[in-house]
Amino acid sequence: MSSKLRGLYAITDSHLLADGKLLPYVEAALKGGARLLQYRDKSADQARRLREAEALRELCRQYGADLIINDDAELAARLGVGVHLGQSDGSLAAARALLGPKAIIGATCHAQLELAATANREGASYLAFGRFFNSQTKPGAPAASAELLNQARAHFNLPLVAIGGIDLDNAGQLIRAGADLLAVVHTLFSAPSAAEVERRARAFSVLFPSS
Ligand SMILES: Cc1ncc(COP(=O)(O)OP(=O)(O)O)c(N)n1
Ligand SMILES: Cc1ncsc1CCOP(=O)(O)O
Ligand SMILES: [Mg+2]
Repeated sequence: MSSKLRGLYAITDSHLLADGKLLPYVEAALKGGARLLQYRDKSADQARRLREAEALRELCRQYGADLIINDDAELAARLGVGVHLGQSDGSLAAARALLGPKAIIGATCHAQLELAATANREGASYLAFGRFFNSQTKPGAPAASAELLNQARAHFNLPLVAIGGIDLDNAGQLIRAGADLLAVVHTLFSAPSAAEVERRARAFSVLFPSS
């Protein structure tokens, strides 16, 4: 299993990272040890999305992390990076065919092992479960329990991602339950400065002894 698929998985937020914060705050998260970075931008401005994703790809290259595009396999193919697909974001098997065997393709499995079994069969690189706690970013996401990670660990030989309301107080219990990656938006990017983003990213990263 690639060691990049263990540790902190930072996810951008277009509201928290408005006003010129996107690149300095993401760089701080990468300096603090984030191994994966997801560009999550729901806007329809394709030119800006391309420009920002290209800049993030360069930052990820500098810090040895992998860039994942949320929702958009075609943008991922254009940039030669990975993609994260939810249940309404198109076919995982088609994305695998488009991006090739080495690309990182993540799948949202909410709280259902059945969704994980399908994603596993269709060629996912990791399985994402959650939300585990109350999430300000996506309050309506289906709730999952830490026990689900134990069950997923027993069924699937793929890295497991936990997402949803993760902070520095509740992170440890998810790692102990089997999470390989912790996907975090608000706790990281609501920080008041880039220096604080870096401090928080480092505090998450050291929770993973071998990363
Ligand atoms: C790592 C990770 N896990 C889950 C999600 C949620 O994906 P999805 O259900 O498609 O919801 P949106 O993020 O697209 O609103 C994710 N993005 N990343
Ligand atoms: C995209 C997504 N899917 C389930 S919860 C979530 C948001 C995670 O953000 P936060 O870390 O701020 O709760
Ligand atoms: Mg989606």
